[in-house]
Amino acid sequence: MAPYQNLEEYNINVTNEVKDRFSKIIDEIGEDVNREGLQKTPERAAKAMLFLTQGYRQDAEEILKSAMFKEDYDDMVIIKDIEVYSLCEHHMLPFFGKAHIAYIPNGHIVGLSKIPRIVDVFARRLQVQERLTHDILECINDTLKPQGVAVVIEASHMCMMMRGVQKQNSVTTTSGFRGQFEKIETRNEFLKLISSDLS
Ligand SMILES: Nc1nc2c(ncn2[C@@H]2O[C@H](COP(=O)(O)OP(=O)(O)OP(=O)(O)O)[C@@H](O)[C@H]2O)c(=O)[nH]1
Ligand SMILES: [Zn+2]
Repeated sequence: MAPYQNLEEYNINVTNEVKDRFSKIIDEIGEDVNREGLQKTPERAAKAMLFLTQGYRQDAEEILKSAMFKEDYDDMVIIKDIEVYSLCEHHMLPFFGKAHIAYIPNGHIVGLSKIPRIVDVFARRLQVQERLTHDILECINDTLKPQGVAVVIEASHMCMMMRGVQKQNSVTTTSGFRGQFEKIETRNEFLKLISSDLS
């Protein structure tokens, strides 16, 4: 990729390059890129693709560090049902679902919104669900250095629904556990809490 002076220049140049390639794809699949409905499509698709992959240009560690607060609370903190939208790296089709994340503080808590924010940073890249799960897990573990961290993701993959094996109802679950969550009782408490509906 060419070196750019600043983010604005980068965005304009990359959007134009991706736009030209989408234009070529539309032409290659036998469509008329000049017909009214498609005229602005390459640009729209380029902007959408850059949005969906903006995680490459974001720093998850910085996001967590920007809101870490000293606090003695040392019980489990769970943020569940975080919407996840990502692109599978094999077909560049969406996979989507929910993430459930917990940590046990070790002197510091983190601003709650920062957890879904880092989920988005890693999800907005070309991913496999397993790596997405571990990226989130390791980032929280290395940055917050909690007593333990747990990540569970449940997702449906469009590449298995719209094409390929064409299974509409299968859900893939991935999980990762570090520190205290490697102990079966702590892990079970977390799994019980994310499957309960307290409302
Ligand atoms: N482990 C894992 N596999 C994934 C994920 N997303 C998509 N895949 C799989 O990646 C595999 C790619 O397999 P290939 O045989 O190279 O591709 P393909 O011919 O398009 O495979 P089919 O989808 O079976 O038609 C498929 O089995 C997909 O279901 C993911 O997040 N994790
Ligand atoms: Zn896929």
